[in-house]
Amino acid sequence: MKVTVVGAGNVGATCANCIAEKDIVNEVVLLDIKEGVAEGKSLDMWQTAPINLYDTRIKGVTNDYEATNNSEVVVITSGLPRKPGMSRDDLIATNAGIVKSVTENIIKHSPNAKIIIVSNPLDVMCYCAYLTAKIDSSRVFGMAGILDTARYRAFLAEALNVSPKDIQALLLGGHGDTMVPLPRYTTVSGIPVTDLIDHDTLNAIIERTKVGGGELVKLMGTSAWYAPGAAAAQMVEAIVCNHRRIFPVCALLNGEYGMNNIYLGVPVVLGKNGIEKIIEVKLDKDEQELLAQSAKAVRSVMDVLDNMKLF
Ligand SMILES: NC(=O)C1=CN([C@@H]2O[C@H](COP(=O)(O)OP(=O)(O)OC[C@H]3O[C@@H](n4cnc5c(N)ncnc54)[C@H](O)[C@@H]3O)[C@@H](O)[C@H]2O)C=CC1
Ligand SMILES: O=C([O-])CC(=O)C(=O)O
Repeated sequence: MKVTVVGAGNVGATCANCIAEKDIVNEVVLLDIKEGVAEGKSLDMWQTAPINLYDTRIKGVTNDYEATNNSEVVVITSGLPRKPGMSRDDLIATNAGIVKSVTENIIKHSPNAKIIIVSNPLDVMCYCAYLTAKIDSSRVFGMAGILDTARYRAFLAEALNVSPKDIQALLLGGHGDTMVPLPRYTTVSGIPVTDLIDHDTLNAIIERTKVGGGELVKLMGTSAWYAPGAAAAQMVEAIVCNHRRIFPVCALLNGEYGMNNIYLGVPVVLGKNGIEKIIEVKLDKDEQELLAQSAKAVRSVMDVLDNMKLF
């Protein structure tokens, strides 16, 4: 089984490395437009195989889509990351064209692939790939919720001084500062988090989570890659192993949560066919309002895509 990762930058290379280390597929193809970069990084990764003990072959290529033929899953990370002072939405002018052309090539060479988008602005880049690929939306979706909940869970683990493994959480909405963490659906080994932490501390963690990407951009001058790469690799694993894991994933809504024709983060069952099912959780009035605000923010970026007249 073959998986392709497009973009051999920070996120793409990390993702390819995480997939290889899981030892769940025969081959990972890493593709970039920069001559030699994917080849070099792949060779370096492959030389960790005798140390980290895996068999997955990693092949780096420069814009050679033949090498990606018949991939089961393709992760698209190509595109600019933001710099301090930018919002993710500022990336649309460059990244929409990149995501469109990459998706065209991918679908030509792997017509049955499941496509995971990582490039920002995430929700609208998913929509852009969906319009390009012209395949069922169960096969075009985006990575953000696993990352955003991982940040939330990591902050909670620190505050509670417990293992991050025991924190379960759910988050809805767009991958922007309007994302909607759901304390009502956050538990620590089954115990409601609200029983374990005071209101102000929990609120501060929620606010920090919402701008978690920006915190890292400020620190590093570019955006994060370890957790994003690991999160995308976890989605690949759920698909290729048909685990049917329930993850927050950026999915096309058609009626779910009362919304239509918009990509937003929602819990889904992820398995061999991609999105096997979208799960609708019950929301109270406040949560519904927050989700509506998040959708409004995503729609305004969809309007920008529309005005670019790429479709
Ligand atoms: N969804 C999420 O939660 C996250 C999304 N991101 C997004 O992921 C994207 C990648 O971030 P980084 O890896 O940090 O950036 P990076 O700059 O390190 O890597 C991007 C790579 O894409 C390549 N590329 C550009 N155009 C291409 C094309 N047409 N075909 C193939 N490769 C091409 C570049 O040569 C570069 O190597 C950004 O848009 C960033 O905002 C980053 C972190 C989390
Ligand atoms: O913040 C960014 O630009 C990259 C990203 O989406 C994240 O790390 O959440």
